[in-house]
Amino acid sequence: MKIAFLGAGSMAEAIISGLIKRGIANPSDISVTNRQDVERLNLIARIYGVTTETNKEKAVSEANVVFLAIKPKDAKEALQSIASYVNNDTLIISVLAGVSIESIQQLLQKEVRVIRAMPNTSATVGLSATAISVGENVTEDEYEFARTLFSAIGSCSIVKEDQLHAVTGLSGSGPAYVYYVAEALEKAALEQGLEHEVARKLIQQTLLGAAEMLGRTKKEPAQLRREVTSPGGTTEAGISILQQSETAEAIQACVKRATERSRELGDMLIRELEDTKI
Ligand SMILES: NC(=O)C1=CN([C@@H]2O[C@H](COP(=O)(O)OP(=O)(O)OC[C@H]3O[C@@H](n4cnc5c(N)ncnc54)[C@H](OP(=O)(O)O)[C@@H]3O)[C@@H](O)[C@H]2O)C=CC1
Ligand SMILES: O=C(O)[C@@H]1CCC=N1
Repeated sequence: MKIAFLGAGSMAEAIISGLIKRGIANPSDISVTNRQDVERLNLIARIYGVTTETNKEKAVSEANVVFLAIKPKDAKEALQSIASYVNNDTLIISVLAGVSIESIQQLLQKEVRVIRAMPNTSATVGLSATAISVGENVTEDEYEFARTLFSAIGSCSIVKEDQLHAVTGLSGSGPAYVYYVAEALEKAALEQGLEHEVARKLIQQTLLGAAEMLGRTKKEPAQLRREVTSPGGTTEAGISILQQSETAEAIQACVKRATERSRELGDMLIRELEDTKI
């Protein structure tokens, strides 16, 4: 199975790294291509032993599976440039935020089979939270292939295509929200007199432990929170500050805005396609 990556950025690297570490694909079967950054291709080749290709038409025409890992704003130019090199039996897997299966088919000018996926960068360590949505004409084997592939780099849920916007706002962008919290915790720890290294270790383990508790105990987050919060104790005092600052509402607004942005990115491309009548 030959896999070509169109785009060699953070998401492509996270997936490639996960696939190779988990033995899902041989480096020699993976071909990576981008727009112009040859240094980036050389780096990816050096780290992962994959083939890199400045001739993207060649990479695409030789592949059984083409991963679209370009930014939504570059989708029109990138997909048009490969349209005549995509074979009819090639499976397209797109990780583009917001961009619909229909837009991809329109740009590739064929009823190509498309699976949309929204992974996250934790694919690097085999812990992506991915949701996929499967285009109408995708075969059972292709669906199983995608599920196996994404399950190898983390968890894989199946959703309706329209729900991918919410998935993007939640778990696609989600690692950034967690890092934002980690950054704030780190600043707070230093302010309270802890050394950087000690603080980092405590924060990482706290996040890891809480995530494991959610997964293994199956208790509701509110229940787990109550178990930490002694009446009149430190947690209650701390959480009261979060409540005063309406932190829960801010998090809901954050996910809502990111979800809306995913819709906007898809709509922007649709408008561009309508304007140029593709
Ligand atoms: N980053 C994340 O956490 C996640 C990202 N995604 C999605 O993944 C996609 C990629 O994001 P990310 O990896 O962060 O982006 P990056 O900016 O890191 O990488 C984009 C890549 O696309 C390449 N590219 C741009 N135009 C073309 C073109 N015309 N032909 C071929 N290659 C091209 C760039 O090449 P060059 O450098 O040479 O210009 C670069 O390698 C996006 O659609 C995003 O929505 C999904 C889930 C999570
Ligand atoms: O910020 C973005 O648009 C992409 C999609 C999800 C995560 N990163």
